[in-house]
Amino acid sequence: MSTPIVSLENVSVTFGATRALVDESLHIYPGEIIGLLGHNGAGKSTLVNVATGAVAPDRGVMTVDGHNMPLRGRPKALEAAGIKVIHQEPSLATNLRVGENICLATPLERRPKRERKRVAADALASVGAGSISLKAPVGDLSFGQRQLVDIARAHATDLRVIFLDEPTAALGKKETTALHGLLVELAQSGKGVVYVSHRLKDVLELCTRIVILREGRIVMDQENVGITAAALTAALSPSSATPGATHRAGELGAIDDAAKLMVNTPHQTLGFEPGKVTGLFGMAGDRQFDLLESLYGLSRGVDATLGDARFAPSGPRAAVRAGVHYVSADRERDSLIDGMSARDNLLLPWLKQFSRFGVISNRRVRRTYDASRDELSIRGARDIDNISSFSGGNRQKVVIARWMLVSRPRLLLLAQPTQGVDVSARQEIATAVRAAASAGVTVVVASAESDEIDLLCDSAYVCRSEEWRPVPRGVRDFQEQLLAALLA
Ligand SMILES: Nc1ncnc2c1ncn2[C@@H]1O[C@H](COP(=O)(O)OP(=O)(O)OP(=O)(O)O)[C@@H](O)[C@H]1O
Repeated sequence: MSTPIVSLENVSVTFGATRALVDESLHIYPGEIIGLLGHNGAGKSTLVNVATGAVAPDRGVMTVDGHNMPLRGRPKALEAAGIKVIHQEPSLATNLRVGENICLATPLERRPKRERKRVAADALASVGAGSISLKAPVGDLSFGQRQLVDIARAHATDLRVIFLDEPTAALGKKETTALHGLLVELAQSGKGVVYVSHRLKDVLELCTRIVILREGRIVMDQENVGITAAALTAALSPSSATPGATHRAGELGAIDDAAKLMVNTPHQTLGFEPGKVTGLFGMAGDRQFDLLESLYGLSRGVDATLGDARFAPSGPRAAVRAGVHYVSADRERDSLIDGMSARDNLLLPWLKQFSRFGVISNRRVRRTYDASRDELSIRGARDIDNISSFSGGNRQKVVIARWMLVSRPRLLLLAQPTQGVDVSARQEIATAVRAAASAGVTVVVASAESDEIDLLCDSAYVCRSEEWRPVPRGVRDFQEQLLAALLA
């Protein structure tokens, strides 16, 4: 066998009392696409962070092309050696343009302008994002587009091994397929690829080797030959829930029409019933996400009624006052405050309700946090620890719990609520969504993923150019019907 490009040997990382990695080793060979799997908090990001220099391990050895790398202060040296990482949240300067971002802090910065432009345009085209303008301010791009720019940035300069931490969480089917094609090309040209994902089907289709972490330990490391989804599920956690458990119709409690939502679009009126979960399905970048934003007052011009009254919130504060809660697709950017505890992040909009005469009731706060933690299985550090010490999936659960569990809304707007969370967390979120609907909440889920709409929704509107096509959950396979309506 050839020499590994990167070797990590006997690596251990602890954070306080948490053993995030326990004496583990991983060798990455040219031409491999390694699927790195594990439940939220299993240690995947920690392993990626050690390999890319963001976390210094307590113990262990790392070599690149057989040469020892120091364990501390290495991110620049590793990037120069072609070891790149694409995080769940794109690491781009939102105030700069696309072209500037691709060249930022790379050797390209020292090249003539014309060459920078050419390399940046080629890099965008190579990740299937040639339609994004080099001049576009990154802050104006959608989450999925920013992620593609980030990948283009890694691709623009010398690349040996690329780590991708949940790269497709916010991408639609078309972009995901294009990205997978690109990763196969990279591997065929001798690069190493490490692909962190919760999507077992993607990993089985794409990866050449599968590595599973559980509680900081590698519990499976196998070539991807003859492995089934069932075997992966069992290896992930012997007690885990079955993925993609079937949809359950709601058992309705007392339903009240005050939560009924009607939205007038130029061509039709869309109706959203209390007690039901209705999907808005389309490609990434389609209008399903814009519609949610306008219902939350983030953009003007929605023509809607909620209950009996006209509904046109002037901003998020007015929307929340009207009982409208929103979980955005980019939860890290829009919702979490780094430096604050998980508990304060959970309760942020509701803190007033927990105080009497200006004094916060710690007992009630703790009880509320504990209830949310148990309902969505938020795992990791303590409630009083900084939100940044929680894993990505657990941070997402904190945002979802904030808007779904702490205070019950009238209208609940969810943008890709199960993206980036593991198989059992998907089920927990699905159960919580169903419970909200059963209590009479109107729930609207926007997604570019047909399996997410299938998991959560009773019916859906499918976005097709200017029109929305209603797709009821019928006798035929729901996902097939959604895709047929999208492509018809
Ligand atoms: N900076 C930190 N401080 C304290 N604990 C941390 C820190 N970073 C990670 N941890 C803990 O280490 C463990 C592993 O976290 P890690 O982020 O590697 O998990 P993960 O497998 O990537 O999870 P996810 O799928 O949710 O992103 C978790 O228990 C997490 O709470």
